[in-house]
Amino acid sequence: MMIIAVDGPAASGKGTLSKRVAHHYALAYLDTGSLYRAVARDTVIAGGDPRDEAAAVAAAEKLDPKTFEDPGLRARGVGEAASIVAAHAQVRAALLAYQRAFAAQPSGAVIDGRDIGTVICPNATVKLFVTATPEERARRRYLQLAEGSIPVTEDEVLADIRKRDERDKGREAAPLVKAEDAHLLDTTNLSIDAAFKAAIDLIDAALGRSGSAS
Ligand SMILES: Nc1ncnc2c1ncn2[C@@H]1O[C@H](COP(=O)(O)OP(=O)(O)OP(=O)(O)O)[C@@H](O)[C@H]1O
Ligand SMILES: Nc1ccn([C@@H]2O[C@H](COP(=O)(O)O)[C@@H](O)[C@H]2O)c(=O)n1
Repeated sequence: MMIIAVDGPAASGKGTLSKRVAHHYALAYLDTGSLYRAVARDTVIAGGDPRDEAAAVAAAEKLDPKTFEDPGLRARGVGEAASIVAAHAQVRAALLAYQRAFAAQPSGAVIDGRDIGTVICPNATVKLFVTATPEERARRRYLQLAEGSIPVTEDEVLADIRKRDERDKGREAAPLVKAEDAHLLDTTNLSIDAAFKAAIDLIDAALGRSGSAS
């Protein structure tokens, strides 16, 4: 069973890349950021504060996977609230079984997030750590938000990204860090197609196959 673990900071392009990689190898795909975003959304809907671990754990224990595609999860403030609930160790513990079960499906899987190569799937077949400079990530996220007519400046997006990077890297529970055996993929100067080709080359090399990106 093939498991590809993809980690990296916000707006590095790991979701875009992971979906294409999953399609290329006919693997199932899970964006684990959606789980933390959904916990943040449900905590607030229930009248709780994302900083309150008990309130966030209550939401995590009732999570409904059918809501992971909710477009509201992509709203600007939800990423910030998600990184607050994600810092609670008990929230992470409540989401562990779902992610491990997804990874264990017989068809294999591509899973992206922050701790996939380090905590969720330490024995993944191949691990990628996808990154780009904060400025390039802010530019990409700004364009994405502008497309959805969300009124925000690029400087505000950069400030959001820096704050989230700091929280995700600095927390005690499963901080964002490259697994020692992950392949680093810096997409700062790569188009989406070039990043996909670089990923397939890395994965095929790790699998002992010759390149097959198209
Ligand atoms: N290599 C690239 N070059 C230019 N734009 C890119 C590249 N990769 C992704 N993008 C664009 O950047 C935006 C963010 O990409 P994506 O959502 O895949 O990032 P992400 O790392 O999954 O973000 P998040 O952590 O918030 O889930 C999207 O609009 C996507 O189309
Ligand atoms: N495995 C993961 C995935 C996500 N998080 C936290 O959720 C926030 C939102 O994630 P996106 O990928 O949708 O940007 C993120 O900032 C992390 O705090 C996580 O901790 N672990």
